[in-house]
Amino acid sequence: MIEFIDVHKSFKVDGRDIPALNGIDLKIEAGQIFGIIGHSGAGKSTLVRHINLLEKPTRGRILIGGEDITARDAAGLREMRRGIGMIFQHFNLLSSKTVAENIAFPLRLAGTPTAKIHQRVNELIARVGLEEHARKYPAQLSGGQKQRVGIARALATGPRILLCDEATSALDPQTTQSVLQLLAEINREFNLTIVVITHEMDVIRRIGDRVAVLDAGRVVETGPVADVFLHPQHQTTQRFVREAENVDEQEEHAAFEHVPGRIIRLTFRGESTYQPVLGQVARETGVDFSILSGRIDRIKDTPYGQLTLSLTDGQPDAALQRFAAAGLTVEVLRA
Ligand SMILES: Nc1ncnc2c1ncn2[C@@H]1O[C@H](COP(=O)(O)OP(=O)(O)OP(=O)(O)O)[C@@H](O)[C@H]1O
Repeated sequence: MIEFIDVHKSFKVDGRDIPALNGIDLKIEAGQIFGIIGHSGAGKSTLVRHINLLEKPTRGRILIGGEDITARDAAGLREMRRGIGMIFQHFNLLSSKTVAENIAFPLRLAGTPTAKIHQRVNELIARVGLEEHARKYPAQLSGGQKQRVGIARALATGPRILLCDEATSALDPQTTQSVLQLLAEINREFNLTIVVITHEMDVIRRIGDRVAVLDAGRVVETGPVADVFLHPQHQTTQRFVREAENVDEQEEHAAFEHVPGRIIRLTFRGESTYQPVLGQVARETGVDFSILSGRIDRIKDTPYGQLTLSLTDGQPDAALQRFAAAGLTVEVLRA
């Protein structure tokens, strides 16, 4: 659906070239929720603004549906942009227009007949759950309601792609959850391709299918969210995951110093999360274990668990083999 091929972008500031993207290769399949995560200044907004060509690459190609969009003329670009909706951190609603008028705005720009606009706006208002607020102005709405207006407006022209630039960063955790849920629903209902830009791994963990980690204008890691989240390879990714899990690794390791035995981390995924593996392996191999830390949660629809254990007595090598044979991922933190 969307493909970046060796995309470079630099901005000229006071006659000097400031690089923002340094050779981005990326493939986003149709119908996916694709997360792009990076720290401030990593190039996330610049990257997403290339998808609707609000920024033009200095070098490289951007394909949508196999077509190189950088070759389009102004009229071609306007037409293409109608197929791409966008929502923003600060909602960008027109403050002098009501909810219904904000949602109608892109349809009026597109020259849609008035009767059709009414019908479509009513459908969208119902879909995002704002029936009681249609005649209110943005200042009379909560942040979550404003973002629902933003989503309805972005969907008005029936786009195939929705770009979300830090769309939940200004919302509290509960409102974030309900907005993410709405995005996941419309992704499924309309087979909409959604690109989510964020600096929070938790947003991607909840709704993402694939993720790319951006660092200094480069993709440093990419893959299915579960793989990247549970086994982050790059330092930047590891930091994002630790932030999401609220783990201070140094503190954790200092606490382990006083614990005897081998220290391992087990990762359970999918159905194995609910199997009584620990008890079975302890009985079979005679090891004792104590749980040092752990969590059980979900990555989108997949349950997972991660436990840090110390193993003492019995046959620890056999225990590790049994864990692996049961489909768990075993990492030895201290041999
Ligand atoms: N219009 C511009 N003119 C000059 N430099 C720019 C422009 N837009 C972005 N940059 C620079 O490009 C780099 C990437 O910026 P970008 O806004 O894409 O990062 P980001 O990851 O979205 O950060 P944030 O999360 O803070 O928005 C930064 O060094 C930024 O200063």
